[in-house]
Amino acid sequence: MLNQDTKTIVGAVPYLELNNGKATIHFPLIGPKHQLGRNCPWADLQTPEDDWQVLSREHARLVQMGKDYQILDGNGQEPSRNGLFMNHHRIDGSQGQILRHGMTLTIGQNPKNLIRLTYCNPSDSTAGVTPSQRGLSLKNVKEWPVLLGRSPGSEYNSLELPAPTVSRIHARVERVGADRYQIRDNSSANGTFVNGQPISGAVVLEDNAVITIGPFQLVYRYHQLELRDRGNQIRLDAHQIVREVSIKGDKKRILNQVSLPIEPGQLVALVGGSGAGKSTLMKTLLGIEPLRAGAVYLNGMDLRQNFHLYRTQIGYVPQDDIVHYQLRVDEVLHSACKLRLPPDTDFNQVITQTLKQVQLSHVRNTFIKDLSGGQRKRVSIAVELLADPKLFFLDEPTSGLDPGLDKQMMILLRELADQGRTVVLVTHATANITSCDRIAFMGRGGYLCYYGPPLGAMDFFEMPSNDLQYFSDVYIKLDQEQVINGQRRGVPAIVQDWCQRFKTSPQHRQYIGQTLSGGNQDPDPTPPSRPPTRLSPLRQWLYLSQRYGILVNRDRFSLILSLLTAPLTLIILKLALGDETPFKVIDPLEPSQGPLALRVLFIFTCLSIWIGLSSSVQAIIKEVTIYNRERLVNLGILPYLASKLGIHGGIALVQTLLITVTALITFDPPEPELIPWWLGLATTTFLTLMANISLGLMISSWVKNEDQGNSILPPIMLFQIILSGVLFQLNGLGDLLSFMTMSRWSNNAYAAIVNINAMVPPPVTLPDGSVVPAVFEPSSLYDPTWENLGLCWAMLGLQTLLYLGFSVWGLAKKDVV
Ligand SMILES: Nc1ncnc2c1ncn2[C@@H]1O[C@H](COP(=O)(O)OP(=O)(O)OP(=O)(O)O)[C@@H](O)[C@H]1O
Repeated sequence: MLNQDTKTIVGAVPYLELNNGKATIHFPLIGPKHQLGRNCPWADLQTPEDDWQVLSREHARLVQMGKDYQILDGNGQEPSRNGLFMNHHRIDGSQGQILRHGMTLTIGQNPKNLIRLTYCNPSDSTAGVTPSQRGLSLKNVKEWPVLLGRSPGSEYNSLELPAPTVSRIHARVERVGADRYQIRDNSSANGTFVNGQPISGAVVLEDNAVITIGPFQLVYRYHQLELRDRGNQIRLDAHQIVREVSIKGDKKRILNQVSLPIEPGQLVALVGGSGAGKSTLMKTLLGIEPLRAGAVYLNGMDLRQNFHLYRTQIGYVPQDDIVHYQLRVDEVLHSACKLRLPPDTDFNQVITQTLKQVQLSHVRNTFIKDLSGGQRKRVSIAVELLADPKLFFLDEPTSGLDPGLDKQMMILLRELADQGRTVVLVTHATANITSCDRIAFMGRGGYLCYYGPPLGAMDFFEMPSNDLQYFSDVYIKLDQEQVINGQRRGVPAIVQDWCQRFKTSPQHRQYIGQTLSGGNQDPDPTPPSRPPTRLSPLRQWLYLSQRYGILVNRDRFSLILSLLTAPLTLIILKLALGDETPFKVIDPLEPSQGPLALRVLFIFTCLSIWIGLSSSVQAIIKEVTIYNRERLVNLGILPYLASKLGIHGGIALVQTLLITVTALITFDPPEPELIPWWLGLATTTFLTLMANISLGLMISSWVKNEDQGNSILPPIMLFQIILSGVLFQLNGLGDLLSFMTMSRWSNNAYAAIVNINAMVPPPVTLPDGSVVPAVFEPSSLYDPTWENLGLCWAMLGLQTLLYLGFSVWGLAKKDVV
């Protein structure tokens, strides 16, 4: 082992500084070649065994290049176990990295357990990049608490963490006792995490605690807060991922042991025939599709166990647009800002900057419905860019675009990658595929048949030339049966052959074997974590209600129709009845009056049921793509549902008013003893409307598409009519089932208020002593008592709660993580 004395090194020869958080070792570089390793006789730059286990026995080679050195991972045959990283790029064993004065690499990726390797060349002290590692020595702080945030203000007791998802003052570090510190979240929008767990109160900092705030990672130890990761670079490593689905009880593999590394700043296209598994692969990489086996790591951390840490850093544009067509571009972005960014952000500035980035400044005030397909896609991209995600997934962003727009989209994605983002897209349009750094060619059955640079695929698949006009022939080659030596080879066999060939190819070794990096071997793994801290539910409800209010208001035709349906129906009913007065008790009593009044009240019931159901049944399902996307970010189910209920409840109030006023104008009012007619009518109507709105929301949260929602309305209406008890006397099971309808309770409430029983004349006895059968008999269901009316109203209220409960369940079932 060489001399590790710093004094003899500095000012003389280049040297490596290795720091494991506890100790620092210096290795002078004096020969043309060196081998770095742990406790290994072949390594001349040798660390001791204890505390340096992250380092492999033969971890890296150094080769002199002029006055500097090149560093190469592994021993020339095998890559090292924990790798060498520069900004999360893994340095491979063949090309390596030229070291310049001041460069810092990391050995391993686990913030708690990595080694920093810094190269210094005293003869070149002006050149190179000095790593801007920032930190804070808590021992030296004079003013408490220490503020951590996007713009914490003070210079002396703060640490600035500039990112859109970080609140202005995000967290505070407080001193407890002489040498102990605790951290407290400052009601931040996206939460503070300690060792992967969101914190609510104050948490005492133990040595090696990893604090995550937005994209930043800090490690606390020895009274220091050290900024370990600025989160501006994300690498992704997929290890042997397998996805299985159940089809009619049989398991089917739709992803087959796929491994691939995606480095920070790379633009990667997932290509292949229809049904090959591209979208499935993207969703597994993104963490929203379950895995049968394997793992996906982001910067070495298991994505599924730490999804909430990366939630705000992942952008995802699904195949369907994630924008409301009835909103203006500006409104879409404002509402996304409110839901995703801390409230103390200057939204206008962020929106202006983002629109410039996607070249849509000129359509800022245009309605989404008036944009072209390509512009709409770019608005979806802009929505995701607001939070400045470092990992960006796009599912077929160019589908349906003309070749010009396709090219523009690829240029935009290239720019996003060049700004340091890791961009992954699924695409069928391969004309501009050369913009990508890597393509993953998937074969039917979810097999990875090639991963590497786009042009390399032409070579690998033995195409006649590198001309990309032959690229589509690769699809044909992998998707057609062949006869080889007289034997027929089906597509699955052909795909598996190519997958196998790739696994043993030099391309696999270069683009996967040398670059793939493992997960963190955390000596103290934390258990899977709870959901993240969120924007306050009240604020979410407010923002969502504002947005939904605008949307409902913009759909003027439906709104007016829904408001006018009831008054118009009542007017038509009045015209149909002519001079008849269904609610006024006639003297002497007529046998037909009770049934007539009941039928008219039944129209009131049916009206409320229909209006309530039809206005709400599409409310959730028609924006389910947007809901799913926002839910992945931070949307709460209760604020979301409450915003729907609030707006529809408001409309129901207006409808109740219109129905009451129209009924009072068009029909002679009854004179009930229990409660004034207008009040009883309004209360029963409102409760019926709310119960049906809740039923509509429940349906909307469970159906798969809008058509299913519409198809379910007629049978529900029919059941309510049949089981209302108005058309038929209900017995046995029918009577029991009617307890679950709203028509029964609504109609009984109206009938009790009007006092239908009082409209039934006494039985007529004929001279021969026989009694004429009554057309209609008084019923205890219509008793004009508070007990009866209270029961009817309570049942309507109970059903409202029940359906809302089922709506919450339906929405929760949509959750993928
Ligand atoms: N949840 C699921 N249940 C059953 N089969 C599924 C499921 N998800 C995907 N599949 C099947 O897995 C295969 C791969 O689907 P995937 O959508 O990933 O393909 P793709 O390559 O993206 O196709 P396309 O280019 O047509 O969109 C298809 O055969 C699909 O039917």
